[in-house]
Amino acid sequence: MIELPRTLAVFSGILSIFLAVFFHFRKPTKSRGLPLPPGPKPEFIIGNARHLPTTSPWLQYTAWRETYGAWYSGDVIHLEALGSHVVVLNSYKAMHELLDLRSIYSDRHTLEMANNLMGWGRPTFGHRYNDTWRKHRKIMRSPFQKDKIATHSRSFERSMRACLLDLLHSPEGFHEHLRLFAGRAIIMFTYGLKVDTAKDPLVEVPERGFARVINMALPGHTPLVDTFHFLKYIPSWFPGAEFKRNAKIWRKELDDMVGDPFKRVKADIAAGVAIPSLTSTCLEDTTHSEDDIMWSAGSMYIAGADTTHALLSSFVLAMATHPEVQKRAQAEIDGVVKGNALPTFEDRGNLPYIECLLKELQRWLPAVPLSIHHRLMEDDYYEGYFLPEGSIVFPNVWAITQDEAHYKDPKQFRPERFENPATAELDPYKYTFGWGRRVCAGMNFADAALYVAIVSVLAVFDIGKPLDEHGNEVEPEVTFGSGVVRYGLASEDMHSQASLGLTRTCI
Ligand code: HEM
Repeated sequence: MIELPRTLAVFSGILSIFLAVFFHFRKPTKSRGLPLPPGPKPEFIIGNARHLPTTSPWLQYTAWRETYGAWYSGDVIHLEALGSHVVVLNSYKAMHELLDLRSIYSDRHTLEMANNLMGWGRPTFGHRYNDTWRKHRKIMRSPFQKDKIATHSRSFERSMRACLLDLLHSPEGFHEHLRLFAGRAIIMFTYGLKVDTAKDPLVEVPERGFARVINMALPGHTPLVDTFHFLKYIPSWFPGAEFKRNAKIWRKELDDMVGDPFKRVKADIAAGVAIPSLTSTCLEDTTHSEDDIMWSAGSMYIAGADTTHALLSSFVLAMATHPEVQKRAQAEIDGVVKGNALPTFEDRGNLPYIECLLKELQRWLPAVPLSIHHRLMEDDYYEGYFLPEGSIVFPNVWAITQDEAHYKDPKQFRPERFENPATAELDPYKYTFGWGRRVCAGMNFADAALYVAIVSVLAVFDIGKPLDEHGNEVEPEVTFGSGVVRYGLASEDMHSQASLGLTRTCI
């Protein structure tokens, strides 16, 4: 009997040598004589395959900015592995000039396993730049406008009140409570469905599915079929083709995850009990197809829950380690609500320091430090370099946050850097939510939810450092995970031990 894994390995090895030699000797044809941007020297046959960082890649890419910046501009870096060009953008200028101003950067790269076999090319964020994607963005345009989000503010406040009670009853579980707040707010907005616990399938299923797929997008983590596309033609029953059998199961899981809440909204509409939501409103508007509504809605939780939660966890860390910032923010809130009630959405205009705090949270530990890749649709030329069509372009947001040309003492958490309009440093809202036509659809939603969460928690709790077994404060450790979304609160100890002391009783 044929031992497929072994046969595959041999065949793949031969093919990779062939491909590598081909790409090694192939000269870019439309380069206009311009070189590719600088980067680590490719190795014979394998190119830069061994250079692609697999853990916290944004840190290595930022370091390369300095390495190559000594001779060239380190703003744009190039790597090549088995025929894929990877371009890393390392400055605000390069990201703005290419991704905001040139529409040819609006596509997404297709991953064979995740996008095609598992079906993750159908939610908006994984979609190619085509008519279906345009329809998705049209569906999202009106509900996510700032004024529409404002009309939803009472729902955020209700979700937050439930979260405050959870925090009061079990402060040691604050990580999960804040995550549930983000999920609950998104599900109510998208489907008008209520979620009571983190065990609700509306929360649990997408988290499981997303966790599985997310790391496949990172350099160095891609499955074999993404290098050797012909493997997708191997029948599922074939020995060794386990990836195809798994892909089928995971595809069904995604179909259910997106389809089930959609069906529930339709049933609620039919029964006359639907709570108005993005889905119910779009279903009433007959210009959209059901499939487009379903996949647009199905993108929200996946795109918004982890990211919003990541920022909330950074908030807890920032407050625990910067008591002076916490006190100033609380004093501002006290001055507005006079200790009688929770701050509301309408109070925001009177809380300028909170506004700076929100910006500094986005900058200090951005939720997506290596932003979602864009795919270059045509050959391009920038600052004397050739950028080939098909390049996978990574905006390295971390490099901007650490750029001393934009931020004085970038490692410091200092909301004051945004305080004076005349001297304010670069606004992180210009880059942490992405770029150009692919800019985050839920930016206004996330901003509003974060505002409500932060002012409510500050109005009710003091956040302190974790305590050891003797009750002494422990300095929390900030470490980075390797996923796409990064949590500022990476230390497990911090999760269980952070001390949240109740200071006011106005819930
Ligand atoms: C702090 C919270 C958030 C951050 C930092 C964030 C950041 C991002 C980033 C960096 C992208 C990729 C943009 C690009 O490709 O240039 C993105 C895309 C997206 N985000 Fe967010 N996001 C957040 C919250 C949300 C929320 C709450 C929602 C919805 C409720 C949402 C919906 C989306 C969607 C649908 C896309 C795909 C856009 C497309 O590909 O056309 N996001 N987000």
